[in-house]
Amino acid sequence: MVLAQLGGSISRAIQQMSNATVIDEKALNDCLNEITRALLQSDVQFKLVRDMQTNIKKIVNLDDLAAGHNKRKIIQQAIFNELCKMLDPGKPSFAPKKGKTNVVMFVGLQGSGKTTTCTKYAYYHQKKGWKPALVCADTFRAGAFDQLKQNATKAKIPFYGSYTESDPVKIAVEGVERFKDENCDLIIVDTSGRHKQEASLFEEMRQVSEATRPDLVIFVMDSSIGQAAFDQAQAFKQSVAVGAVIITKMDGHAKGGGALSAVAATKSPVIFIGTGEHMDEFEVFDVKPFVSRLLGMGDLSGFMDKIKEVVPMDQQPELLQKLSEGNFTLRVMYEQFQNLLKMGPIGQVFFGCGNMIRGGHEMEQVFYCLFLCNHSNNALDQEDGDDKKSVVFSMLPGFSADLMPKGHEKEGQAKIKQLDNSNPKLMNESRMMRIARGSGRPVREVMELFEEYKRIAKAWSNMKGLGKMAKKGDMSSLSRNMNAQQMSKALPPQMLKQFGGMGGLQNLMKQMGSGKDMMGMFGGGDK
Ligand SMILES: Nc1nc2c(ncn2[C@@H]2O[C@H](COP(=O)(O)OP(=O)(O)OP(=O)(O)O)[C@@H](O)[C@H]2O)c(=O)[nH]1
Repeated sequence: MVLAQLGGSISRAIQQMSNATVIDEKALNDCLNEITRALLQSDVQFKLVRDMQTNIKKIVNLDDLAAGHNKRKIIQQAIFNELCKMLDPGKPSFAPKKGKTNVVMFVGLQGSGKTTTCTKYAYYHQKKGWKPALVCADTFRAGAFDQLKQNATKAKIPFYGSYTESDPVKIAVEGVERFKDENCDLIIVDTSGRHKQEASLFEEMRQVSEATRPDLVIFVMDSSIGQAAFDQAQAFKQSVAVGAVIITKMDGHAKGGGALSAVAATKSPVIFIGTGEHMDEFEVFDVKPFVSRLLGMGDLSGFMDKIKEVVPMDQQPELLQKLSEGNFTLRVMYEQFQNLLKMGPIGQVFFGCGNMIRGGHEMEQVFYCLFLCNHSNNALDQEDGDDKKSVVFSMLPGFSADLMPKGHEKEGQAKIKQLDNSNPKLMNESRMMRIARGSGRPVREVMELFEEYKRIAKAWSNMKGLGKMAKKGDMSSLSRNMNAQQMSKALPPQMLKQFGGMGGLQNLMKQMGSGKDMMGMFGGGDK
């Protein structure tokens, strides 16, 4: 998504400012202008961007900052806070209560993804033990009921609608009543849309809302509508009591900045984003982790959650054994690479193997992540495990999502496969040439890959201690006893750099509250 590019541009602007010999008024202005340009290009409303710039300047008064202050950090924090403010209306949306009757009405223009999103929302809650039901009050678009019926049947969610009744209010009321009688706790009413904002649409929405008295009205907006987002969202808000926003199609080429505008227009939070056409391509939206990822500052807790979702339990003990013995072989590298590929859109997960192999240090981080994966003993939710999953690498500090070109996955896998059965000790020049000939790859690539392997293997020998402790199952002592210094020794150097060095790591450990979360990180959390 293009929002990732926005994040990249902002991070670069901050980085450029940091590289300046002195951070003075000019450096700050240049940085803010760059950020303004990036936000405007992403379709964020002009007024919002201007306000943000003014606020940051008010907060960061360079003259008042004593020489010892870390100006870069202060400016970065101010930018972070302002972006969060844009996305956070300051009050949470109504939270449905499990076991009670909750009526949630969906509104939005035709094609915004409303019907699809209703089902995603129902399915999301159903997986968490709710009893959702879907009501199709869209009598305007032919085929709307069939679409909802098809989606609901697939997800095994009860539904209500009619092929003959043309009054949406009547259907909505009947559906809500029926599902109240059936003790459903989340009754979702899908309403009709129009191609554009029309008086008839708003009138219909008002009537359905008055008749069903929803606890929450969710406005569904297509992320690709650009600068029109603010006005569209405001028009809906003026007609019905919009209490939350869901932005769809965040997987596409949308610039996505409209999401920020929609929040400002409705004064309601974004609660989910749609990231694809499938039922499970739906993510909870949290402001701080989102902005953090956008700016390449990472979201470790989200990252760990994702990891717990995707790593097969049965592959953990064996790898753990190998790693704890410092036994990082080419075979391990290959197998873990296979694992990555199974995780889903790998391009989202890691840079693209082509890049890693071309001599960056990213591979170390990949395997560090795998180390975390394989130390995570939390049971896999079987249902989730079957789904197509992805780990968003941007959750790791120091990475912004636009650093991940797609399309090199197969290439990287093929290269690693060439080395699969080779004993590193026997890997001399003539052997490498033979491998290159046999696999049709240039010798240079084979050599580079082998060098990469050696570097990772070396980094992994530092991890031995961690592995042993984890293997003994002594998670609590691991988390209690490991201080930032020990941790820094165990981390691959490049990873440590990405965390922001010792200082960054200390901060991170503090943030994570060294106890429970660190235990979770290494597999000792709640079972
Ligand atoms: N790529 C992608 N496609 C989506 C997403 N959400 C919905 N769609 C697609 O967008 C198209 C329109 O979705 P619908 O759910 O039919 O839209 P709607 O707003 O209900 O349309 P009306 O019922 O006519 O008002 C469908 O092809 C969906 O599969 C998403 O998050 N990503």
